[in-house]
Amino acid sequence: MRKVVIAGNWKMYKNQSEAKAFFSEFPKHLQAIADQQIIICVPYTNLAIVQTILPSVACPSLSIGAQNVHWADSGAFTGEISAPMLVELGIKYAVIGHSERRQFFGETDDTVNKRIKTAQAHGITPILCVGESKLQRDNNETETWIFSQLANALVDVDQSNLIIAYEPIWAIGTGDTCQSSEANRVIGLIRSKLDHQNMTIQYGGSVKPDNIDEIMAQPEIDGVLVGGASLDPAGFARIVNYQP
Ligand SMILES: O=C[C@H](O)COP(=O)(O)O
Repeated sequence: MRKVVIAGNWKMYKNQSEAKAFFSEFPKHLQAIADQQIIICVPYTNLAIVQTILPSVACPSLSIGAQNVHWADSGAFTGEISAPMLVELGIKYAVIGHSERRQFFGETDDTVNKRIKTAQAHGITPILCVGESKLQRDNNETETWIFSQLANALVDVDQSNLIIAYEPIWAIGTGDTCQSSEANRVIGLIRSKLDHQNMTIQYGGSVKPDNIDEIMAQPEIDGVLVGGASLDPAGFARIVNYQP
């Protein structure tokens, strides 16, 4: 049985007061949650405060996640955050290998692999992001590229404690959603490369309240990783409340 996971990634948006306002508003828009897990990956400065208010947020299936985790437990790594620091706060999920980390901060398949293994060793479930650029898609390199990202990222990784997000880079923040049937096809191909067939595989890239129902109706898609549309409490609640 594959678990449905609806995740938000706030990226570098919302200070503490904005985060508190979001979590005060968000539950008001939720309908009865079936069995979907909800995760919101907030900026580091919000992790502690949001964990503190979480028990008062009327949404038991909601967890808070981080947007990265370093492979060392501590050390001279300016600007990074360690797994033990996240564990101390009770964080159970972390995005790893987002295309913005790969594009702007030199993240490689090797560092992604190291971060995944360390997160897992500390009981944190990684949300591994993979996806092709527009140029790679136009050159018919989508499958080759994603298979290569997967093969490198998954070396010695426990596939029973992992979520994968397929995020075509050209669809991120552009409003140019990948056709849901195409996302379904690529996610099916990703699944064919996995040892663990019940892994949750999400789609990410311009997911909105008005396209979530069609996306979640696809048989291979087990959830979504939402950027911009996760910043609005009513809009993100509509995504959580998808109607397949
Ligand atoms: O992590 C989320 C993805 O980058 C998608 O972002 P977006 O929903 O703003 O396109």
